[in-house]
Amino acid sequence: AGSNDRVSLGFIGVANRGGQLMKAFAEHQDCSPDYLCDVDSKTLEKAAKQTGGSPKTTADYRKVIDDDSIDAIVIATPDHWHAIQCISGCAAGKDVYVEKPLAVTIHEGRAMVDAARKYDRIVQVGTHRRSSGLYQELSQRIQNGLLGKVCMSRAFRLSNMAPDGIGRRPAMTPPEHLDWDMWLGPRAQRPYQDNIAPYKFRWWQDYSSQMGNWGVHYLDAIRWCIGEEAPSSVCAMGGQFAIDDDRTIPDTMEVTFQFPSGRLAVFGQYETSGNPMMPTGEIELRGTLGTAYVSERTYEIIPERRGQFATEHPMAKPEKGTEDSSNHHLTSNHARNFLDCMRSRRQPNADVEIGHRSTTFCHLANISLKLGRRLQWDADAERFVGDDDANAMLHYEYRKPWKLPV
Ligand SMILES: NC(=O)C1=CN([C@@H]2O[C@H](COP(=O)(O)OP(=O)(O)OC[C@H]3O[C@@H](n4cnc5c(N)ncnc54)[C@H](OP(=O)(O)O)[C@@H]3O)[C@@H](O)[C@H]2O)C=CC1
Ligand SMILES: O=C1CO[C@H](CO)[C@@H](O)[C@@H]1O
Repeated sequence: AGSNDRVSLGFIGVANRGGQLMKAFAEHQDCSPDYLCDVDSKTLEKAAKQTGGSPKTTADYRKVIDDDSIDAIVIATPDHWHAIQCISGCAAGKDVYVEKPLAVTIHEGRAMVDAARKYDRIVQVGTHRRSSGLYQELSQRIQNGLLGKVCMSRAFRLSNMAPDGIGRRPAMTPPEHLDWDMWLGPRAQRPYQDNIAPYKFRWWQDYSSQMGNWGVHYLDAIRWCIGEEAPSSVCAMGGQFAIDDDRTIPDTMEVTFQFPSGRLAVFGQYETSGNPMMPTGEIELRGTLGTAYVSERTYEIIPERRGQFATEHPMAKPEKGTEDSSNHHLTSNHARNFLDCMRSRRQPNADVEIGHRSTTFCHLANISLKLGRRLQWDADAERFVGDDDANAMLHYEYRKPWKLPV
């Protein structure tokens, strides 16, 4: 640990989310941002100023990993970097806070879980709702039967990006302050475009997807509330129907997951229309006794109505609740939980296995969409049942010399 028993942190990727994480960790006195890394030197300079101190800086994350004075790393790079950086950190004896979605393939996610266990490391994934008191209580109550059997859950990413979305841009010379080759890392060499980085990698399948980016927040919350680890089948539909841009993901997509216990969950990514899908909240959980609408800060329970031939029996009671929990507040709680677990060596609220299982939903959806068919999933073996094409998509070949550390 650093001086005065403070946890010495290395931040890797310090732009949008990395900056937010630096603020969240800065609220806790028992840690300090001692090393910052970003492939963009302007971003790095700005982040170093944000600390008000004089942290070490580098464009090469391996320097942070090799620095013995750093206790833990906080990863907020684009998704295709998470696995290599997280596993290298674990192998070097560092604890890791890694942003969601955990990885870009199911194989990477499992390798991250294995590394955390092999090297006995704390790995917290950035699904910050896991550190919300409101969600913790509600998920418990729903699992205990508050809503009856929840057979249907839904959540949506809604944003009308018509007509131009992220635009169409030509191949460009990367800005001087950016190391583009290091940005691409394990992904294929390709020309830079300013609608890929910064931030817009979300609309490119190679680096992320909106299914991964937003889907993981909501599917994690849904599966937590209904007490499910994995679906047994998945079917996605969608395409680029209205937005004329360079994206390699759909602008309209809907996926249905079926669970072995007899339930469905739906996630919709509608980037061609933004009107709300629900009276309130971000996720809807529809049970036989009541429906819950839940967001980061609120929940509302609406009692069920008696349908055809139903006997008279007590329904859930109407209820509303709020918690002062913005993204920033929950992220600060999540950082606190990580720091506490570093000391206690207990599993954090969003342990890497939880993050891996939740991220898997997103990969299953993307693979089903790509193949254009419903797929059966064996969650124990982490393989598709009887589908070689789908199993071939559990990972991809890294660009040399990058490989997953062991
Ligand atoms: N939990 C949450 O609520 C949120 C989570 N996120 C997650 O955080 C991650 C980052 O997203 P976001 O901050 O929005 O994206 P940004 O593009 O704003 O930031 C990513 C930064 O990482 C840099 N970078 C890329 N490759 C490397 C590398 N190999 N080593 C060091 N730095 C690198 C990028 O450089 P350059 O500037 O050149 O692109 C950029 O500065 C994503 O996984 C995203 O899903 C994001 C927002 C909120
Ligand atoms: O793009 C994004 C918008 O905000 C979300 C969180 O609130 C992020 O997770 C996501 O990366």
